[in-house]
Amino acid sequence: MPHKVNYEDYDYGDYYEYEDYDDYDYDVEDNGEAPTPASESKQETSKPRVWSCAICTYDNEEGMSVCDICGVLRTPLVNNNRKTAPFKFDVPSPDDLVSNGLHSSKTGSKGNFLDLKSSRVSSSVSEKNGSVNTRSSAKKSDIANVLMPKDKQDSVDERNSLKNEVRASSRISDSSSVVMAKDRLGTIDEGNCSNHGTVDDSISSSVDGTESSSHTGNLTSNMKNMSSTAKSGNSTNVSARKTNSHTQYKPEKWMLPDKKGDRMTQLNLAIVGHVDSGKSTLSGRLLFLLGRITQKQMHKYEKEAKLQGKGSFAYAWALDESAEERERGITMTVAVAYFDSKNYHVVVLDSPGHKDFVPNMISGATQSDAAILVIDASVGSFEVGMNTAKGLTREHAQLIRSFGVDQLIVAVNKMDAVQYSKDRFDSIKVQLGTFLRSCGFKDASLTWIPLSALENQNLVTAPDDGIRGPVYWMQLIPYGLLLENFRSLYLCPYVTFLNHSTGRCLPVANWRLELFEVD
Ligand SMILES: Nc1nc2c(ncn2[C@@H]2O[C@H](COP(=O)(O)OP(=O)(O)OP(=O)(O)O)[C@@H](O)[C@H]2O)c(=O)[nH]1
Repeated sequence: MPHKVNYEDYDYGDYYEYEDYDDYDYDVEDNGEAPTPASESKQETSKPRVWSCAICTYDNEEGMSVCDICGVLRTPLVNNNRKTAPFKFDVPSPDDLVSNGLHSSKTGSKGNFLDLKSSRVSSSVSEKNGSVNTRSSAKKSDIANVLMPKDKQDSVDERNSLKNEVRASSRISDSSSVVMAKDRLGTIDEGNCSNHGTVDDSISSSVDGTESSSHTGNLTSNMKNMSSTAKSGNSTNVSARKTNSHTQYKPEKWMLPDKKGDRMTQLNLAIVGHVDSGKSTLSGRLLFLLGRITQKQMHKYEKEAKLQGKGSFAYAWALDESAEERERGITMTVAVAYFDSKNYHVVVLDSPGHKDFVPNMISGATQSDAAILVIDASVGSFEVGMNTAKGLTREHAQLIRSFGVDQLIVAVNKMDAVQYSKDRFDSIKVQLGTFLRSCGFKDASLTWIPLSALENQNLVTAPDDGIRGPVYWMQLIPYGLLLENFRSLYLCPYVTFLNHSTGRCLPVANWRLELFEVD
C-alpha cells in the first residue's frame, strides 16, 4: 500500500529547530578560509563524474554523449554565436503590451526567471543546503492561491517564479525523479497509483510533500516522492527494472534530435487535456506529418494496433510505448518526442490525461514553455472533461497556468465526431474560454484551433474537404492551422503566440519561432 501522509499531523517542530547549526560537522581548515562540511567535501571527491540531462535530469556517465534515458544530446543545441539580442528585463513583453498598452510594469518576475535560469546550479546547491525551506513553504501557499480564482492577477508573477524555481531545482534531481522520461520497460502498478485520485489531492500532496521530505524544500523531490509512492509496494522490483531499463533502453532514431547543426534553442511544449481527448494521437500524427516517424514505422504501429483490436490507436502508439499503456489505451508517463524547426528544437511532452497519473502530468507541466490543451469535441465528452468531478480539462488548465505557462493553443479535437459543426466549436469556445479567463489566461494568448487528429484535418495543412464541404468554415479561421500557430510561438520567459489576425502583439524578430516554412 502506498504511504499516505497525513499532513495535518505533521510536526513542524523540527522544521523550525533546524536553525541550530552548532552540531553541524565542519572541518577546521588551516588556511583560515571558510570551512566546508566534511561530508560535503568527501562526497565531492568520491562522486563519479556525471552530467545531468537537461530534459529528464538523469545523471548520465561522463562518456555518454546523449542521455541514456530520453536521448537528448548532452551538448546544448544552443548556438552561442546566434545573433539573437539578449533578453532585456526592462523591456515589456508582447503580452504586457497587449494588456497594458505600452506601460507595462510586469518586469520583476521575468527578471527573476532568467536570474534563476542562469544560476541554476548555484540555486540548486543552496536548495540542497536547505536554505529555501521558507521560500518553498511560502510557495506552497502560492500554489493554493493559484488554484483559487481570487487574486489571480497578483499571483501570476509568483506562479512564474514558482515554475522557475521548480525548473531550476528539477535539473538537479536524481534519476528516480525522472517521471517525464518514459521508463519504457517498466510499468506502473495501477492500484498503487490510484491514491492520486484527484488533482486536488495531487496538488496538496505535491505541496505538503515538499515540507515532509527531509526539509529539502524542493517541489521536484516532492514529485519524486509522489512518483515513487505511486510505485511503492514493489519498490525493489521497480528499481531493479528501472536499472535494467536504463541500461537496455535505446531511443529510436526518430526520437533523437536531428544533428543538423548547433543553432537550436530548446522549447518544451506540453500536450495536456482530459483522458482520451486525443493527445497522443495528435502528437503521433504531428510527428508523422513532420517526418519524425517514418512511413515504415507508422505501418508497423498500424499493424500492431490492428492485431490487438485497437486500430484507432495507431498514432498514439508512437508515444504510448509500454505494453501496459497500449493494453489499457492510456498514457501513463510523460512521453518525450522531438521535432526541429529552423531555429528551435521542440520537445513534445505528451502528458497522461488519466486522473491517476496527474502527478506525472505535473512533472511535464513544470518543464514546459507552452502548452497545447487538447479538447474532445464529441458530444458528452467535452462536458465530462469540463463539468464533472472526474473531468480533467479544468484541472489541467489550472495546473499548467499555475506553473507559469500563459500561452496556450486550445486544440478542439475530434471535430469529425461532430460533423465539423461550427456551432459546436463556438459553444466549446464560449464555455471553456470563460473558464480559461478565470484561470488567468488572457484572450490574446489563447489560440483556438478546430481539428481532427484522426482524419488529419487542420494540423499541418488546411482542411482538405471541398471548398463548400463541412470543414469550409475551418479554412476561414485565420491561422487556424496548428502548424501556423507554432510559427508564432515564443520561447520562455515570454511564451507568446502572436495574434496575427488582430496584430495586437508586437513582433520581435529575434524571439520568433519559425518552425515551419509555410508557402
Ligand atoms: N473520432 C476521433 N477520434 C479520435 C481523434 N483523435 C483521437 N481519437 C481517438 O480517441 C481515442 C484516445 O486517443 P488517445 O490519443 O490515446 O487519447 P489521449 O488523450 O492521449 O489519452 P490519454 O493519454 O490516456 O489521456 C483513440 O481511440 C483515438 O483513436 C479524432 O480526431 N477523432
